[in-house]
Amino acid sequence: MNTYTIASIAGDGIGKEVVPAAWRVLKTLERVQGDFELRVTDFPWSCDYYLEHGRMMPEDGLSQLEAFDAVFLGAVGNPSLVPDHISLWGLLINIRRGFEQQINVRPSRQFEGLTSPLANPNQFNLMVVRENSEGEYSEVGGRMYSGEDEIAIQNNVFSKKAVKAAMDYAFQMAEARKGHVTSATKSNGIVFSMPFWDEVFNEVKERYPEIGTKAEHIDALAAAFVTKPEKMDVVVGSNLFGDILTDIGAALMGSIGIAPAANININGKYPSMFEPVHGSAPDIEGQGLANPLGQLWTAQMMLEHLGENKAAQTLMNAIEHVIKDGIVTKDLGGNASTEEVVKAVEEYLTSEIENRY
Ligand SMILES: NC(=O)c1ccc[n+]([C@@H]2O[C@H](COP(=O)([O-])OP(=O)(O)OC[C@H]3O[C@@H](n4cnc5c(N)ncnc54)[C@H](O)[C@@H]3O)[C@@H](O)[C@H]2O)c1
Ligand SMILES: O=C(O)C[C@@H](O)C(=O)O
Ligand SMILES: [K+]
Ligand SMILES: [Mn+2]
Repeated sequence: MNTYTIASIAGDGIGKEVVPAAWRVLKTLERVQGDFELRVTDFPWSCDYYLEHGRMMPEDGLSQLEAFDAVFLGAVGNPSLVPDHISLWGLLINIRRGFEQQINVRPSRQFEGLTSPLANPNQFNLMVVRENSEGEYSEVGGRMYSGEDEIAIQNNVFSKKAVKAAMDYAFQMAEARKGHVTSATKSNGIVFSMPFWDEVFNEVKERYPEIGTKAEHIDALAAAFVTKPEKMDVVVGSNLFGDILTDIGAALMGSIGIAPAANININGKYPSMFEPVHGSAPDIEGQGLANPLGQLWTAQMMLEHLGENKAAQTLMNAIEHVIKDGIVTKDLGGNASTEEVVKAVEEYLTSEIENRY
């Protein structure tokens, strides 16, 4: 029996609905498969925790998480209680940075049974590799003066090491896929960091002569995601460009409620973190409307990362199956509740075991 320890942080809003939903499915999958175990420890870190303790997580929070095999997180943010930049930086970004999760991997693909907003989705299947540790998300800058004279300065930070790491990750991923990497740039308008980004891309691509490449300005690339996503294989982008492209990728699939993400620690020093692309969705919180498939697909990426490939494949089959059967939430045009989707996934998993014996 392979056992893994998982730190589970449901967080805020629908995180508190989709994380327990995913755990029910994971526990069913564990039972059905019978050869692996996930030992869960829950952490209540969230905006509610902030109101009580004045911090999103305890001071020693990272050291509490460090020994786990992975972190499984829902969503962070309750803007009615805590400003978004405080909640995001106090928990999600704190873990991404503290655990050197330099890469954020976010797939997007067409599903049979889901209506994409595109007239011709052409079986698109792409991966965005988002630089996850620096870029436009910097703590360098400040504000001065007040009133009409007030100014705000935010510096971007691009290090050769982090840019290279993201690009290498993208090229290695492309080697196992369709063999193409698109670089999201903006070196016409952003005169220091983006020409630097292009130079590093040109340097890295020399080491992967069999991989096709294209550098495309982010504005044109955003349009290309909508007009010809099927041309994309692996796309590498800075923290902000990757953030924006992956909401587009999510929308192309049919809803942000389905999109998964993996924050990968590539140096093996700390655990990686798995959390869907979507946020806490305060507008639908507590109504049973939250789509659990993003959190479930995220769980599938976690299983793959842990090396439980069979369980990961079974879970992906289950997700595809319920989508094909039309058992989906409102955001995907269906009328199933969170609970009904979870039940359908669990039924598929238990029927799997009946088929086996
Ligand atoms: N990684 C994260 O934890 C993360 C990501 C994005 C936003 N946030 C935070 O979440 C809060 C809300 O942000 P937002 O509204 O910009 O983004 P959001 O992703 O929470 O919601 C955007 C829209 O998508 C819908 N949606 C999102 N997930 C869904 C799901 N699983 N099922 C059905 N519909 C879903 C919402 O109802 C909303 O209409 C803010 O506090 C923000 O900072 C956190
Ligand atoms: O900006 C962020 O990274 C938070 C959220 O929007 C995400 O995509 O994870
Ligand atoms: K999330
Ligand atoms: Mn985002």
